[in-house]
Amino acid sequence: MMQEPIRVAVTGSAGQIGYSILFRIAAGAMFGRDRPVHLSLLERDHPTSRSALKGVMMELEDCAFPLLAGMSATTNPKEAFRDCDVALLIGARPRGPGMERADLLESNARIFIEQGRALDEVAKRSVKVLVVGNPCNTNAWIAMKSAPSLSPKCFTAMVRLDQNRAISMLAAKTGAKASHVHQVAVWGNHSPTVFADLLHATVDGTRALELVDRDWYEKTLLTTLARRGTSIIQSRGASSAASAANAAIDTMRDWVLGSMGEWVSMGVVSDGSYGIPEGLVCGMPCVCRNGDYEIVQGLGFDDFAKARIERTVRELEAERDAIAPLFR
Ligand SMILES: NC(=O)c1ccc[n+]([C@@H]2O[C@H](COP(=O)([O-])OP(=O)(O)OC[C@H]3O[C@@H](n4cnc5c(N)ncnc54)[C@H](O)[C@@H]3O)[C@@H](O)[C@H]2O)c1
Ligand SMILES: O=C(O)C[C@H](O)C(=O)O
Repeated sequence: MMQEPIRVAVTGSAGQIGYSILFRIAAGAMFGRDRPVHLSLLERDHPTSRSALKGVMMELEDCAFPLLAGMSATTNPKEAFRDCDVALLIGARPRGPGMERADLLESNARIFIEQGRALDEVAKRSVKVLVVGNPCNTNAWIAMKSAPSLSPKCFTAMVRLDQNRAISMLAAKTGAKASHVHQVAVWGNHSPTVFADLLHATVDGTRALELVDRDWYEKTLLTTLARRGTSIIQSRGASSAASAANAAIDTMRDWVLGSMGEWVSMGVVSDGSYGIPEGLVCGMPCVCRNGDYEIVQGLGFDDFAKARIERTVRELEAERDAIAPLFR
């Protein structure tokens, strides 16, 4: 028997990431090829955005996707999020050349307060929210704080793009397939301080750090990762879109359908594990099953990893403190 459509709200749906993600969701890449979807599309109340979204919807129609049970468009967050099972909060101003993601903090905070409140009022109590719009960890924290009647576990931020980038670099360096790389853990903020932890990673069953030298890991992989978003902006003249959409699909698919024992990095609300202050939305390795995630426990670190985690956590605290006055 065909299942009920899953209601997916997507904000910023006429933007670059929106254009890369909607067609894949409608084709079954996020929830499986037997799960119909209803797309609830939110855009800015602006003639250009409304017109662009109209065009995207015409294209979605023209694909005749068998799984697309319906779609609706609105500029009102409460309409967009009503009874949604999943909310992909993508819509926000992206950074341009010369900006850091933290520069977007104030301009985007208002969006996530309004959307958090709307989710609080009208979304399903089991809603799974993935914040992609930058700075995504702190925006997820803002949305979570604005939605006190929802469980904090409903809110996550996207650090999976960093995990995918690190896996890809490690696979290329060792000549392995990306699918043979496991247990790469991404900690902290989706920012230049992000820390990809290879201490526990394996490649074809061998410890990654036995296959690559420490210098390459610390100087090349971590530096490239920290600058990857900037390098893409410099080359493309616009921020990453298809790879970001792909990482959002990976995150939500694993959260909903399970990660089959794989470690997946998610920006989740800290429960105090590893001394990370409770309540921060911090990248951590998780395992997903039964529609829920658990933080991987019991990992040990060397001094380098401890210092890198501490640094990115301090940055998250500083971002949170910068917007805390909005919540007093
Ligand atoms: N976390 C990550 O790994 C990651 C990766 C890539 C990009 N991003 C971020 O994702 C966000 C979107 O990137 P993009 O390239 O799609 O940008 P874009 O400018 O192409 O699209 C953003 C869209 O959001 C819409 N929008 C703006 N405010 C809105 C609001 N209040 N409600 C609904 N829609 C709204 C805009 O009209 C636009 O269509 C940016 O913040 C970018 O920095 C995050
Ligand atoms: O770097 C950006 O601003 C976009 C995105 O967060 C990325 O990492 O590619």
